[in-house]
Amino acid sequence: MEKILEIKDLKKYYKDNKAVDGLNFDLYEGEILGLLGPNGAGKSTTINILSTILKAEGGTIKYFGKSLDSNRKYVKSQLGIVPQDLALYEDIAAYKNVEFFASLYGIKGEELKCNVLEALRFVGLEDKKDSKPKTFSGGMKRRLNIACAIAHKPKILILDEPTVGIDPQSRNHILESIKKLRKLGTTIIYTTHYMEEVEVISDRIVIMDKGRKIADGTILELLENYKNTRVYKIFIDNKSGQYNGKFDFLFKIEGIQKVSKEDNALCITTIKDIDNLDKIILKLIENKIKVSHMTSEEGNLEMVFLKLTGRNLRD
Ligand SMILES: Nc1ncnc2c1ncn2[C@@H]1O[C@H](COP(=O)(O)OP(=O)(O)OP(=O)(O)O)[C@@H](O)[C@H]1O
Repeated sequence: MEKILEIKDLKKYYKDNKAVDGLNFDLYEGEILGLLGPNGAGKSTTINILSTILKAEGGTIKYFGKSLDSNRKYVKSQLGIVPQDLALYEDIAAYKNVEFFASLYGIKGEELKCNVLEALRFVGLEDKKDSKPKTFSGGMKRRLNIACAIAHKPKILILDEPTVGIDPQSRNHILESIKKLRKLGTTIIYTTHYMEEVEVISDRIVIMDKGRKIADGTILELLENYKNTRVYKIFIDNKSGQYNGKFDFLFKIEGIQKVSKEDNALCITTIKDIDNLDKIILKLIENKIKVSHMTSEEGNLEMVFLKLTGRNLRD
């Protein structure tokens, strides 16, 4: 696959706040790259620099092998941007909104009409083309925002948290549309802080934290060290029995690799294929620890993030 975007040592500081701090990653033609990171990781700042809205303080960005700075106009024409904050005219019809954004790229006449209708159809809003966004639900507005970004048929589409605060149906619609766009040849950068979303749609994932890349790979690559892992989160009643905060007795059970305490829960990391839950529960009961409920998770990106940063993705 051809590299169509190369980011090296990108920096953007707001006084002492290193919003983007030496970021490196590449984008390959035809892929969906999930850019995952907690709130404040620097995702939007990165996206705003990539979409030429913000200027970086350091580093290089190359689109299609050429520096962004010397090819701004061409690059802009090849980009579709779905910003985090909705950019719509609430009082003009959906059709007119899309037409306005597409016309900024110099598209006219019959081509403009076809592209606008195609974009509206794509996001499932063709029958709402004459309605004003002010009458739309949050999810419909997000979908219209996407139509505005794709009507000029960009090579690269960059979406900044497009599913925040919307209903599950619109969320699924958006995720499905993105997969369809990729099939049609668009390369996509999708930023989110929802682990489940990147797991569902990304070919490759870059995880960011504190302005830097902390992991990069396919899901299988990122989960390589966790594929045999299961984590039981067992919620306990702190007041129960002779509980003294020590769990050494659990390590006598086959398969257990790690035990840590999180508020009122025990996080027990164990080898997935070893059936030891009954023994764990029995040992807890023997030690007079009262279990209220539990969850069980197989290796996931949350664990990768926790391992790399020492905290949860959504703290
Ligand atoms: N215009 C600004 N002025 C000052 N600080 C800013 C500005 N924009 C962003 N920041 C700070 O830069 C850091 C990165 O913010 P950014 O919005 O890029 O993160 P993010 O990963 O997109 O988070 P979110 O998911 O909350 O949007 C944060 O600490 C944020 O407060």
